[in-house]
Amino acid sequence: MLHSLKLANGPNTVQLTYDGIGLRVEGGLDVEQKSSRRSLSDLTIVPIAKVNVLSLRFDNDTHLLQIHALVPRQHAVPESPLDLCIFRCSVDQAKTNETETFCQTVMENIYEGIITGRRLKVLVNPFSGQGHAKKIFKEKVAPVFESAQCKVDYQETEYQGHAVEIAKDLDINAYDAIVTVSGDGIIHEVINGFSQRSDARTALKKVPLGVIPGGTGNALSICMLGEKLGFDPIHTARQVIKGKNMSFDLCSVAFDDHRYMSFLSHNYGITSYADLGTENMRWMGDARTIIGLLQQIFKGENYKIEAAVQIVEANKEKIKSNFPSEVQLPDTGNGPIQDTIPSLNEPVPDDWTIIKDDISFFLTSKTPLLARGMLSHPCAEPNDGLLDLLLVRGNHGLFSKLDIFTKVETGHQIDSDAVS
Ligand SMILES: Nc1ncnc2c1ncn2[C@@H]1O[C@H](COP(=O)(O)OP(=O)(O)OP(=O)(O)O)[C@@H](O)[C@H]1O
Repeated sequence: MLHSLKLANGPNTVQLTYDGIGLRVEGGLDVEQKSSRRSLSDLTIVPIAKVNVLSLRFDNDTHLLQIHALVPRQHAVPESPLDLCIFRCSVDQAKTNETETFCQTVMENIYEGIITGRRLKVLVNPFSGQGHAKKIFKEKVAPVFESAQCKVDYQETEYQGHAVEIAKDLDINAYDAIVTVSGDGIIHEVINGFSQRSDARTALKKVPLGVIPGGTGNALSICMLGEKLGFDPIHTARQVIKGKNMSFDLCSVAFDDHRYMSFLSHNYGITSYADLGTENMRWMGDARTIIGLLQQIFKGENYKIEAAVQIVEANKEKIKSNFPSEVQLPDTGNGPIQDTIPSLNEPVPDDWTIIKDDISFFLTSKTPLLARGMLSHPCAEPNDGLLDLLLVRGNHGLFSKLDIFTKVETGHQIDSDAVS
């Protein structure tokens, strides 16, 4: 497909070409750049990838054509920051029909299989991370949503548990996605609010979750987009607009008479005490995780555990070689969530393994990265019906633990003898 449009913008000629892969903007358009230091002269010929074109609009009253797009600050650099640019051009009366058709054709193509103008419920936690979530949304994300003609229903969380209540009562037909501008805590609350509904499964399937990083760790965001882009508000905003839905498993965590749903990791041993022991260091950002881990490793403590585990595969070579899941989770319809494993007061099934030991790490995860630089579960898959368990028993010394710690950045701790 090749569509082109030639216009005169005052004394300047403007040429727009769309080929199904991207839009080429050429000539003397007026350009407005939001929060960018780029010089305007860079923008006389701009190739824009399809995924970065947000909208083309033609106003019949003002005869103004506008193109809203994200333009990489450095072309051909894969993870380059994106700048929001608005290109404007006046259109002669004689060219209005052609311009309208061009806009419509390009819009249909760039949003093929994707909802245009998504209705977004946006939840911002003003206290996330270092307290920048409101600013991130207002300055970086809101203009991108506006450029993509999304309808935003903005709400700030006012207290702990507020997002649970919001998700519990949300009109799931009124929104195309719920977007969190926060850390993983608000995502956790939204999932749990949905999970507590009588139509839990419908709500979880129907309303996708969009994630804008505003916290310290932003684990889900970096697992989806990588360690750099997962911290980039504009890239994640583009994901909310242009991304396709993917499913991920939830885990049911029960204790006493409580039950909640989790989507990341479950810790016991060094990693949990590292987290708890550095609560007062949140101002440090995600560096606190490293400090907490080193503190706990040097303490040299072991932790007692009794765990019953249904092991599907324990051979590390098989796990590494794209181990295919044969786990079939029962589809329990659209109503409330039901557990698929025995509850704590039922006997442990015969084919399960009991781990009764002193351990230093007992760490399960649905996602590969715990935090930036911590590829703890390199083979974890979001929707294979399995949890990956990293287990280090207590009979390994300080050097073994330090060895695991130094390899976790690349995921190579999986090959350490101490790691099961
Ligand atoms: N207005 C508020 N006042 C106090 N606490 C709040 C408010 N809104 C939300 N919270 C609580 O803040 C907790 C942490 O939020 P969030 O995950 O956004 O940030 P974070 O913990 O800094 O991020 P990360 O998980 O990346 O470390 C949430 O679990 C929520 O219960």
